[in-house]
Amino acid sequence: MAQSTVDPAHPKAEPIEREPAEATTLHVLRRMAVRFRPYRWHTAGSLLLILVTVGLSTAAPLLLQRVIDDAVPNHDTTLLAVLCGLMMALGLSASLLAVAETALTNWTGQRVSARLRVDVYDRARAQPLRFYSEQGQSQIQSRLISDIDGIDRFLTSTVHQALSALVSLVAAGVAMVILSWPLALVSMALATLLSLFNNRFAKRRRRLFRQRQRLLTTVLRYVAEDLSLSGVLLGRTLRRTGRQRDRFVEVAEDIRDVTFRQRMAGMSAYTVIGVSFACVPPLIFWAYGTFTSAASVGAVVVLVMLQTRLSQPIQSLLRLSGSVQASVAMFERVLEYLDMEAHEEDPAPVRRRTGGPAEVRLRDVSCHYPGASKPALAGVDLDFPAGSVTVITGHTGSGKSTLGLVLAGLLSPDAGSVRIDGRSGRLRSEATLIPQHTALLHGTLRDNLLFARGGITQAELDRALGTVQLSPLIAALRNGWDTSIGENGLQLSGGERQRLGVARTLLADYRMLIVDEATSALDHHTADRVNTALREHCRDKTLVLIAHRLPRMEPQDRVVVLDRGCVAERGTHAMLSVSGGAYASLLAAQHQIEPTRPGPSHRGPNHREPKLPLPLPLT
Ligand SMILES: Nc1ncnc2c1ncn2[C@@H]1O[C@H](COP(=O)(O)OP(=O)(O)OP(=O)(O)O)[C@@H](O)[C@H]1O
Repeated sequence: MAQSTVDPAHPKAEPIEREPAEATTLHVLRRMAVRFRPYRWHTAGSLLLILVTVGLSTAAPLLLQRVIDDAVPNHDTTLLAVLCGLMMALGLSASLLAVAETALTNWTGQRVSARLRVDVYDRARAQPLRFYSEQGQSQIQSRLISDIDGIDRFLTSTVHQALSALVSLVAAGVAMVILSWPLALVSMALATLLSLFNNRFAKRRRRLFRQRQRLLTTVLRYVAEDLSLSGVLLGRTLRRTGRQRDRFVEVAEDIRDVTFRQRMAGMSAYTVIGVSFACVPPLIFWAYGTFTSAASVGAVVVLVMLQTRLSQPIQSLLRLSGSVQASVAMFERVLEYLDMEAHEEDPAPVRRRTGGPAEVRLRDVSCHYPGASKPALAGVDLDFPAGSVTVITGHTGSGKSTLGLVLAGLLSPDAGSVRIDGRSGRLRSEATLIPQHTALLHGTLRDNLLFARGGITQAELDRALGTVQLSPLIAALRNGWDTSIGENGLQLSGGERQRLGVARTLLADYRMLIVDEATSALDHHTADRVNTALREHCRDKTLVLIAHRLPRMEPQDRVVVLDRGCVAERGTHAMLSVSGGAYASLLAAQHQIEPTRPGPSHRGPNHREPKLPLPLPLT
């Protein structure tokens, strides 16, 4: 395997995945068999068709024997015609039944694997947020795509081959026991010995297969990182495309080596098995020639033929055990996901909200990310009265986004209580969050906005886009609303992406809106206009603005300053801006960086600005 120095920026393949304790093959197969329970009659039908098809192909040589022994020597043309007709009918029936069996097996197998894919998707979707940051997309993708594809092949092809081989084995075994039980015994003993030997290699192949799947996951990760627009920019701007290529070559070589070892582990076993069975016919000739002077040539030929008929399914079963081990490795990876507890269930879809703004209370809330040395939030007590506007600010890493996630019901605190309208547990269906990084769908502008909820009208779309100042964009596009925006909106500017994300959330149903730095990519002027429109839009909602760069403030706006996960200051803007504390310092610092931004108040023509000793309009 290729050796390389470790680059901290590019750790070796998938360090996150732990090697799980290996379950027994039988246990894993039994768990997968349970998934066939709803299709037990279809599975029984497939089995029956296999039995009949194999039975028909076993009958063909018997007819041939009658042709050779009776019809041809006795010049019995009628018998010859009947036998040949029967042979053709058998061949035709066997082919038709094989088609029916393939259709039924695939019908069942596809349903089982589709259900499995959906179950894995659902289970992956129901995990707490840290699962996605720990696992990474490639881990999830490889399970949903390559592992389930492998399982699908197993269910539709390997199982079919194994069952056919098993039925042929039983048929040939019965015939051989009738004709020569000692030879049947010798063949079975040899098969048992070889399967024990094969088992040793099977375990090794399974381990190597798991290793290969992990490396393929790494390929997925590298492709996503290096061959995405951001990855290409990263490589080119830092002139590290060579390093990106090196690590890809490294993992490609690792896959080459592991695959080679996996295949050779199989080959060694197959060679021993093949040689062992090849030795049996000469041994039979030798034994009969040496010890049984009365043996006829015909008897020896029949026994050798039977032995071959018996050895073929045994060999294919032993060979198939390699595919079974690979499939078991994939089953195990999929079962790891299915065995995860479902933490997050989607709240029931809600109709348009009429409940008015939400009131939220946090008491002694603490959050500690796994592996972090300090809590992200520690003993936070906060009130968000119904209809209030609260700005959460603080230095970078002070816990603002974490608090936003808690308020949106996306992160469960380790301690403390979060209550909405005096009750707990309904935040996910009442509050919504516009996150720092907008996620957009690979579709059109319209697709992205319609995702917010069902039944959105064109007038609502126009209004939402107007609110975020994006109407001119639509007007300038040849395909207007039906313009494709590329993967994650990469055909839009950063500011356009953010505003599209905001517009989409505005179309959703909620009673509390948390906006986490959603205008950070906009120029001051546009950010002001979007923030003003946001406030206007949220008049009948509770609004929380998480902001590093403070937006235009109202005197009565509530302010929370976080510092290292704790509430350092709280109060109204009017109060804190003159108190000489942390908030006042933040204001002063921002004031130095940004010159005063004049602008109209969003409160409309009848609104009178209170006379306060404030640095208003605030920037
Ligand atoms: N998924 C995570 N796993 C571990 N630690 C995390 C995770 N997310 C955040 N943290 C840590 O928690 C602390 C608070 O992070 P948070 O993102 O809430 O801060 P923030 O105030 O929003 O920062 P910023 O202004 O830079 O966005 C930080 O020390 C951060 O490193």
